[in-house]
Amino acid sequence: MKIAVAGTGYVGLVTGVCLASKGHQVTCVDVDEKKVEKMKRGETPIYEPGLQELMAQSVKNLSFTTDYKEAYRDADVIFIGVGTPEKYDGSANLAYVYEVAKQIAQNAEKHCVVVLKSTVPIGTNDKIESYIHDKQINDVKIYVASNPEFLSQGTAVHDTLHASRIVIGVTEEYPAKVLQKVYEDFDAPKLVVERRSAEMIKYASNDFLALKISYINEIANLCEVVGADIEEVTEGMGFDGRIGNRFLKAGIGYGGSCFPKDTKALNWLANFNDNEIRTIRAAIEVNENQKFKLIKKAKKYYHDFLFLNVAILGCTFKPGTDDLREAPSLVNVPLLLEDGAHVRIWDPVGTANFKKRFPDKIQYCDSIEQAIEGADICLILTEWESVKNFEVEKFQKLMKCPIVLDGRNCYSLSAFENTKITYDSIGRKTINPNLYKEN
Ligand SMILES: NC(=O)C1=CN([C@@H]2O[C@H](COP(=O)(O)OP(=O)(O)OC[C@H]3O[C@@H](n4cnc5c(N)ncnc54)[C@H](O)[C@@H]3O)[C@@H](O)[C@H]2O)C=CC1
Ligand SMILES: O=C(O)[C@H]1O[C@H](OP(=O)(O)OP(=O)(O)OC[C@H]2O[C@@H](n3ccc(=O)[nH]c3=O)[C@H](O)[C@@H]2O)[C@H](O)[C@@H](O)[C@@H]1O
Repeated sequence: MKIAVAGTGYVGLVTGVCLASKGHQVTCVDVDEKKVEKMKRGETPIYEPGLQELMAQSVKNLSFTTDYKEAYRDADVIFIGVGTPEKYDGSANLAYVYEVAKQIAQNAEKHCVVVLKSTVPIGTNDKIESYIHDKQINDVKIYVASNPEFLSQGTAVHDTLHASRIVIGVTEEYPAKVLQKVYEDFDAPKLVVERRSAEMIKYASNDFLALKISYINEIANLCEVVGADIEEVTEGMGFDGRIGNRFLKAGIGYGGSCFPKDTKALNWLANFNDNEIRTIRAAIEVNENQKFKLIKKAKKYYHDFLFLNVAILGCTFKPGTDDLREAPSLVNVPLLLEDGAHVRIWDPVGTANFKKRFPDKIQYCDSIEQAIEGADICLILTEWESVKNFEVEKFQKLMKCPIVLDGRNCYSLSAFENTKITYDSIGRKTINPNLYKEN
């Protein structure tokens, strides 16, 4: 099938490449000329394991362009995968989606199915359909279907090729048939539902996961107060199949491009409809506080951060991605800098993006050893494998004052038991709590 994909971010590009790998003729469209030039050279503009290789393997079925007119003119299916970022009031900004809808309406010369993959508030597909029908120039039938995306960054290619489910939201039979055909070689359960249900499935899924994380973070905070161990608690909970053992990792809160914005968007939508979604509001509030957890912990050891050497391990919102969107590092590092700390950061792939936002004042390091050498305190913000596999004795050997605040519970407590390292993590007892406290 001839497919166009609008937007070559995590969702658009991965979708385009995976569809091409299954034999479809795919044109990926983006407004960003630099990105398009890069992709034409065979390079991916984002870091996503396996993407570069699959792109190379599927090159004969793939093209990249900024020329949307040509791409939308005779496509059978047009996927929309542009961003729907958060607006100041928490609602979703649909400007990019409408822009693509307008471009399609003005250029489609043949019957086609427009597929909304971007995460959009319930009812948006209906509005986009009316908008396209109002604005279209040629006498062709343009259908609109919802097909929300569930991939996670860092495993995007795998998640697309082996999706947990493919949700197809339609109001008519034809677009459902077309999408079944598009996905016929994808090994995943396919679910055809009402369009508004499809839109709600996306928000309800993301927000449930966010709620699960905030819930477990609150339990972890309480564990610290009452002397229980969150890792043992979640292990025990996870045996119950009704709870499940995934997404129960306590830490310094969820980040990323979606959980924060999708929780706020659903909360906004509820309020807009004179409704309340109190659980999600609580999840948002808990998460915002949780991001500052390590700074609060640091105050147990130092009165202030003036002239302190602070080592930061990990700045991306999770491992396996170079994405910084809503990462805890973005709120913690400015606070440390404001308080006069000398900040050193190590991250295997995220520092280039971090540098764009914070070009000076921070020392960027090539190794964990370099970041922690001479440090007065170390904050672990992302659980990269190389952090988890780091020999903990080196904290003692290299740091001026070996206080390790672990926001992602990378190590077992026993690893620190016979050391002179203060190890303070989330929802667990602190090892050597009193060795280095300021008077
Ligand atoms: N990032 C993720 O893991 C997931 C994202 N989503 C949703 O998918 C949507 C896209 O997210 P990302 O891929 O992260 O966004 P992104 O910000 O990485 O990429 C969006 C791309 O669209 C391009 N663009 C903007 N206007 C355009 C236009 N008129 N024509 C063509 N391209 C245009 C931008 O230049 C950019 O390259 C959002 O609604 C998001 O909520 C859903 C599931 C997973
Ligand atoms: O709509 C989206 O964009 C996507 O959002 C998330 O994917 P992603 O943001 O890539 O990353 P996750 O692995 O879900 O992690 C999100 C955040 O939650 C945190 N997290 C995750 C799991 C956990 O147990 N604890 C926890 O704190 C991570 O550290 C990270 O900051 C969902 O997992 C995807 O299904 C969804 O498609």
